Amino acid sequence: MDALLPVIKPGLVHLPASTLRDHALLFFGSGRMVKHLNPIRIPKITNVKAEAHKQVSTAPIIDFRDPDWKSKYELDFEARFNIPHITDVLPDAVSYPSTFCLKMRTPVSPDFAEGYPSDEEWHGYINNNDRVLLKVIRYSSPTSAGAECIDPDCTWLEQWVHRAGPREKIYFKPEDVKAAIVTCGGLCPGLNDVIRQIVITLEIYGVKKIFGIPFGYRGFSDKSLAEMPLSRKVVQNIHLSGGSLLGVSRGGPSVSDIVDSMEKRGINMLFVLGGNGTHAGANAIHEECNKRRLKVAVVGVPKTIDNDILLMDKTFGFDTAVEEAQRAINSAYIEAHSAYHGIGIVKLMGRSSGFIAMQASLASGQIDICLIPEVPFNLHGPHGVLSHLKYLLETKGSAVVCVAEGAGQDFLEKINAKDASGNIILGDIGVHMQQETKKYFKGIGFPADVKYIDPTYMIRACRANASDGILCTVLGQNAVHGAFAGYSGITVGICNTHYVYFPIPEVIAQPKVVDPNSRMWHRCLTSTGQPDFV
Ligand SMILES: Nc1ncnc2c1ncn2[C@@H]1O[C@H](COP(=O)(O)OP(=O)(O)O)[C@@H](O)[C@H]1O
Ligand SMILES: O=P(O)(O)OC[C@H]1O[C@](O)(COP(=O)(O)O)[C@@H](O)[C@@H]1O
Ligand SMILES: [Mg+2]
Repeated sequence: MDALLPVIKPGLVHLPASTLRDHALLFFGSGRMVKHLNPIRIPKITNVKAEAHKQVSTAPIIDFRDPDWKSKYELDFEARFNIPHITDVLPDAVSYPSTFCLKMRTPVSPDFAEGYPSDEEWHGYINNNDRVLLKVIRYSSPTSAGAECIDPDCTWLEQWVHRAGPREKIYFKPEDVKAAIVTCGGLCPGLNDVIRQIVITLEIYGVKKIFGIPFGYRGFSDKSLAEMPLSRKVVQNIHLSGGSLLGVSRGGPSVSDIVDSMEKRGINMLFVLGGNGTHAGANAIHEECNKRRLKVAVVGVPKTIDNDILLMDKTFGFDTAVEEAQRAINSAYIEAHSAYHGIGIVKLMGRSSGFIAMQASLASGQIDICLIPEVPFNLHGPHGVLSHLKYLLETKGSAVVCVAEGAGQDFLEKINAKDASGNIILGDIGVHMQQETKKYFKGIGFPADVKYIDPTYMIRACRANASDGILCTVLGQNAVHGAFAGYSGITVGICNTHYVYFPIPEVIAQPKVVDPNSRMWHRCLTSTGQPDFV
């Protein structure tokens, strides 16, 4: 399907910002865009779902006739990725020398009358002008696999984002800080690791008042839920188990009620652990604080097992989920392989993004068919999944299918319901596939032994593996550094193996999805050997 890019005036192309930076593969056809007088079509954007989301974010205007369009684009990018600071609304906010110094773990003076002691020799701080490159591949042609091009020549554009880490100047005196941590949405391996590291780092800065808000945003309004005092002692071993020490929830009070509650409690640093929805809330809280001219730092740490947050290499918990999924896939494989004409079906999480299913299939090497929300497929018909399953039984004797929960929703009756956060409640594609598979083979009188495994909540509830443990630790530390540096309305992430701060709106403009034209999806197809089911 073609995507339409409206021309504002001849030669002036209005591109959704996210089109410029995300995973869709853009082919610009022949000739330069500036020659078109009619709306420009960019063929071959196969991810229609992703494109639909893309209309929401800000839309820079690029005039490719302008010889300076490249530098203008880069400047515009710099502005978009500027990270909000409390001095934007409170220009008189005072800074102090940082109390975070590894050679001096606790502040020596209780009242800091002479300012905070710091170690001049310690080169452990990040300069505010340090930047990390967001995109590191220089594509020579729009036809290169996975190419993300802005113009037909695929011009190299520098897209810099802010480097995360401790700053030499801080905007909060530790003794004036009341910090709160809240975890929202569904569970995700590593939540406790992040909570633990935020608490430990806050204590290193010298903060004494640290609290957990129980059960997500609900904890701000539910009078029966008391704040949970946190300290290194409380959090020391919490990373040894999954879940969240603080509890999670969906839905909850309005943003203005949350900020009222924060004001009442005297919270001036808020660490928000959650996904797209939570971050939308965090950004709204940050904006409400700005409106009320409150000196508050709101910092997010992206939590999503689905890995559906834009611009980062990955989110914490994702690696663990992929690893844990191996157990389910292997069991399905053993069952299928040991049965006469055995078929194993495994459903994995992924509401709108098939990252877990794709990576878990790739990692296992045991999957014959991987189905994700981003790639349409037919179940029935000569090119459908079911007839391929028959072929696999005939040729291999068994087959294993991995299906993401958001895949094939068109086959299911719409539930027309939403959860407390407003997320659409999906039909169960795993159960549907199990039933359809059984029905199909019975119908054609071909023996098949179908086993279905749904490990979704088991995967989500487990503790983080070692690589996620490290990621959580660094993200948690950087969240605290960002708050002390006076940034607010930001979130932390890993980008090309470096740690960065992003302005929240840029990472939640739409869910990150698997690009069906990406090398990774092609690798997955190479591994499964599956055909197109269309
Ligand atoms: N657009 C929004 N503005 C403010 N709060 C939101 C928004 N979307 C979701 N939330 C709140 O964020 C929390 C978590 O959202 P949810 O979608 O359940 O999980 P996740 O953050 O993992 O995507 C819920 O308490 C929900 O009410
Ligand atoms: O049953 P629950 O708790 O609503 O969670 C189900 C959802 O949780 C997820 O794992 C993650 O969703 P969130 O990132 O919104 O927490 C989705 O894949 C899944 O649809
Ligand atoms: Mg979500």
